[in-house]
Amino acid sequence: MEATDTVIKIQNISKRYRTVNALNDFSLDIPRGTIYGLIGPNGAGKTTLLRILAALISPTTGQVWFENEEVTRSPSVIQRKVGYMPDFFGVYPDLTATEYLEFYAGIHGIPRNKHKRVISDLLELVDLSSKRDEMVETLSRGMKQRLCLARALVHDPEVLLLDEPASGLDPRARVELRELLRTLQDMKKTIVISSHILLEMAEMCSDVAIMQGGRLVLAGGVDTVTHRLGGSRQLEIRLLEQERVSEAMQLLKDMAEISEVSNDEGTTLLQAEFSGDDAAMSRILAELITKGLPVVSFAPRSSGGRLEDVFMSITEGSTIS
Ligand SMILES: Nc1ncnc2c1ncn2[C@@H]1O[C@H](COP(=O)(O)OP(=O)(O)OP(=O)(O)O)[C@@H](O)[C@H]1O
Repeated sequence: MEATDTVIKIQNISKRYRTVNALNDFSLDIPRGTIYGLIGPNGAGKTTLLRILAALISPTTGQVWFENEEVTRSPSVIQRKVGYMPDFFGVYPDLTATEYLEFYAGIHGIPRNKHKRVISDLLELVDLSSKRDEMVETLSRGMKQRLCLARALVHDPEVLLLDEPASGLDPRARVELRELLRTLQDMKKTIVISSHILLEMAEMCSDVAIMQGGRLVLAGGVDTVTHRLGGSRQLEIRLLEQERVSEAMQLLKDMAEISEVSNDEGTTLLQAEFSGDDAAMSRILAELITKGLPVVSFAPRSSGGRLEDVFMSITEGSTIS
């Protein structure tokens, strides 16, 4: 993926509702093929931004470019290119999952003779084929969420805009959502999702923008942003032989990006506090291998609590420049 291949360019937009400035001089480039997380506390302006990107409302000032189209000049063109999932479910008490998607296929002008195929493919994609004839109201929250996602995909948009898609989901449903987003990314979609939970986004996204009070605080790749926030991750390294554990511990302790190394007596598992980017991580692995240490596994784990604390403190007001 080209770093410069921007699909959405947001230029200095502000949005004022009567007395509230929901967005203030907000600029951001969204690269094609990313899963881009908009993170911020309630009222940060995430929904407002997504609705502007979906061409449902216009910014008070500033512009949004979708490839070569300016969103407010050609809203219907943009609406064909984006699929928007709001943060609430509509109420359709008397529709089955299939009927629900048929309704939206009709709205998007999908020819009738294609409905069956499109809907069956979508239900399969979101793993709801077995629920095709169930009433929407009887589905679980996670299933409703996936059905809404299928609805946002009905016209095969290039970009998906999902407002708080993980909210209220249990851990299993969140994992399923994450897998579904990865599948969509493999299908070359660009996905923008919002959340007020940083960790949820760090798991799901390739890039994140942190928002506060309608302004951009910090944006970039997940690793870069978490690094700049001062968050550390834990590296779990398993060796083949216990005899080499102390040698590996010493080597790790001497590395700039590692602050602490521990090992439970009698095991071959090392845990190291790591604050660096992916390039630093790959250098560490290379160093271990070069020294002939028998590495069986090498895995980063997000050490979430601390990261969330830093996020809470920065979204209380200040901007990182
Ligand atoms: N239609 C509206 N009329 C007036 N004020 C609004 C309107 N929509 C949003 N706001 C205000 O704009 C600000 C940003 O709201 P927005 O919904 O975009 O934030 P958010 O980050 O999505 O928050 P949440 O996570 O609570 O949905 C808030 O202060 C909100 O009260």
